Amino acid sequence: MSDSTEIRKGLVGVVADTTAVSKVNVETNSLLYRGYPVQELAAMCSFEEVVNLLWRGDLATPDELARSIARERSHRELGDRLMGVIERLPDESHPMDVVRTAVSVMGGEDPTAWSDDPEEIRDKALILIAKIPAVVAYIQRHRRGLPMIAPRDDLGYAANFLWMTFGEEPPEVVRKAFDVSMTLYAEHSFNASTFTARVVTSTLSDYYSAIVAAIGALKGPLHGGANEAVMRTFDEIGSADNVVPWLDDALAHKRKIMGFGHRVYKRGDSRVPTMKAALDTLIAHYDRPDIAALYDALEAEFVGRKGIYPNLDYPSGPAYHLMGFDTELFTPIFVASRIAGWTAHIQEQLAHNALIRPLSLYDGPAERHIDGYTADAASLEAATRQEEMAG
Ligand SMILES: CC(=O)SCCNC(=O)CCNC(=O)[C@H](O)C(C)(C)COP(=O)(O)OP(=O)(O)OC[C@H]1O[C@@H](n2cnc3c(N)ncnc32)[C@H](O)[C@@H]1OP(=O)(O)O
Ligand SMILES: O=C([O-])CC(=O)C(=O)O
Repeated sequence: MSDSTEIRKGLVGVVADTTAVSKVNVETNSLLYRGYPVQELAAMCSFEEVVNLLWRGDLATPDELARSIARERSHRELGDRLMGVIERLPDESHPMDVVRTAVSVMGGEDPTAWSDDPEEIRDKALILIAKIPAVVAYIQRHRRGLPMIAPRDDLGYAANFLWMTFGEEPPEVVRKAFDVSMTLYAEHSFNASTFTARVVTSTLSDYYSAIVAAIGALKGPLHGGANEAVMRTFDEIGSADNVVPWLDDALAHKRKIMGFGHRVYKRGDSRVPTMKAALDTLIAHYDRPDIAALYDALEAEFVGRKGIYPNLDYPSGPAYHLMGFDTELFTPIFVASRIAGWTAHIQEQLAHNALIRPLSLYDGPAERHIDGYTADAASLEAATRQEEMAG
């Protein structure tokens, strides 16, 4: 490798492998899960159906779907040990740390954590999908001094998630908006957290280790953590009439405007129109034109100045806020959904595995030596002989 070797910092533009899970097409600004446009899936399918599609490669038959739904519903309770560990974490722990720890505990409890059998991996994943809503709901209720609510196996995934968090059956408009967000967040090719899961899997480590690592990658504000950061930005700005002075100051201080920009999409994120439509239904339901005004004003001003467009985190942040989730819960909700995509990629990585290990070009100090050290041939020989005798 010479000094002229091309380095793609951040792996920008590098095609690392093939995938049959999803296709992000920037030319047509579209996203396909296993060939189906994500907008179509959001309109026509539940999150449970999308999970099965991502994992199996095709839409599940009614029998397959019914079995998967029944199994998910039967695993929604958190066991005593898991609850005990979560309860012992400090109250100030970030909810992402709690979720990451919860998955780690589930891995420790699973005697067959390692498996390369797709059926077994899907089963482990389904149990995670079933339990993460209880973890998220527990965190939010604990923060508010409220007791945990038992899951309801007569409710679908989205309705039960909201039931356990808020103790009320959600109005259909809220349930649908939440379900749509889960579908939109479920999968996005080789994003940083999915690639992390694939790197861990490529060493033949176990399923839970890959998910724990992926959660760590998702937490960062340049990735999944941006949905929380969007809401903090909204809180900071306060109202639409403060957008211009706020943005003047933020840009003068070279701040990143969270919820805008994307590594792959440069002319807008394929998922934003669908999530914005869901947000609009929530704004109408909760009668919050102030949020719509702030959203539109920041988008118009920032896009106008920089030509950088909103990503999915921009509409989903205020949507989760309107539903009543604490801001710190937004990225854990993203986890609950993205487990679907991570799992599909873990299966795919195992099916065609090659250890992921790129090269680097060294640019540290030239070779140098510690003062007083003389590496003459005789002393090296003596050291080698001593080692041989000891060994
Ligand atoms: C679900 C998801 O994970 S979507 C991503 C969520 N993340 C965010 O919303 C965080 C805010 N956005 C960003 O930080 C970036 O747009 C990223 C990390 C998402 C993509 O970054 P990259 O592909 O590396 O683009 P990059 O950072 O090189 O951007 C190019 C230029 O646009 C600027 N830029 C990009 N996004 C933003 C932004 N949100 N605010 C201000 N400037 C931005 C960069 O500073 C850079 O400017 P420069 O050329 O003067 O240095
Ligand atoms: O693809 C990316 O880099 C980030 C993203 O939008 C996602 O993971 O949903």
